[in-house]
Amino acid sequence: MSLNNGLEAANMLEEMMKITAQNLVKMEVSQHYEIIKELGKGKYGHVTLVMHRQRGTPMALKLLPKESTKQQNFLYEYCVALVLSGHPNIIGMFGIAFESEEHYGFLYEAALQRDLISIIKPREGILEPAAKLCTKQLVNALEFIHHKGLVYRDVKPENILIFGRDCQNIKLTDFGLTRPRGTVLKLVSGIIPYTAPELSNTQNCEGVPIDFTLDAWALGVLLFCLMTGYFPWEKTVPSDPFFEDFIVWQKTGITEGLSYHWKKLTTEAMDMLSKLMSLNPSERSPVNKVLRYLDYPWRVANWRALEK
Ligand SMILES: Nc1ncnc2c1ncn2[C@@H]1O[C@H](COP(=O)(O)OP(=O)(O)OP(=O)(O)O)[C@@H](O)[C@H]1O
Repeated sequence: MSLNNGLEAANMLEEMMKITAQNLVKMEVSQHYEIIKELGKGKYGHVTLVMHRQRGTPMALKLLPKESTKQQNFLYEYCVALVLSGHPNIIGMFGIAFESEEHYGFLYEAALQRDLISIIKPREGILEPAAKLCTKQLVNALEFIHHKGLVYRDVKPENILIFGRDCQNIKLTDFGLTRPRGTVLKLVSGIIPYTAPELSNTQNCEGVPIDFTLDAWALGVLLFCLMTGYFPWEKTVPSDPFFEDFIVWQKTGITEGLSYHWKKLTTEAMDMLSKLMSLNPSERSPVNKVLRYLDYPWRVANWRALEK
């Protein structure tokens, strides 16, 4: 995939944002929607279940306070979501963006069964068939995003919404961090377990042009969480002892230092994760390589006995 792809995506988004800004409707939520209940809250936004007063349609409403949100950032998130919607594993949009006195807002599909984080059992994760179903759909969504020349940059269970039973239909949401491939990132705010190591150390450098490999890394971390119920580390910096042990494994193949959670995984699952989370981004597997591992078991037979 060429960098031009990222450039095309950036140009198209810029045009969409200009047109959306010109057509941004002014309204107060209560005029057209009845508020039913809160669905979730993130760092930037507040998501509520609402019902269209005339038609009775249930919808999710994301509100971003004007006080802390630049109009450009709101338009960007809305337009990216609109470009990507329509894929079966990406949240559907209603095509309505507006501003009220205090907020910017848009309306999209509501997931009444919440997000993936709500079903991950601490110290256990989720059942293996459900984890594999999630993986397949997530890979579909990420490949679609990558084909559009975009890097998602926010793979985590809080952004994976559940429709249907046993993860039969999941959808990605929250495109606030999505950027065209090749965008140079100078500052990463807050290193979390999902942050690829090349981004954890950008303070003194010129910046890193982002690539699809960031999503491959985060997918690896997510799969570890789904299979064990633990994060593999807190931060992807060498001062984190769990990450340090992982570096040793990646560089030498020696597994002794790894925490016991890794022992719950089969050789095939370990191989899959080591390729998704190659320390060198240019050696990282693309996300679709994970599909090759779906027919192998991911957890060893006695994995529950390994939990102390
Ligand atoms: N369509 C939806 N249906 C049901 N719940 C939703 C929906 N959209 C979001 N949520 C819930 O609201 C939470 C916050 O939403 P979202 O991630 O969009 O906000 P944010 O402020 O951008 O989050 P972050 O802090 O990750 O940037 C999600 O983690 C999810 O639990």
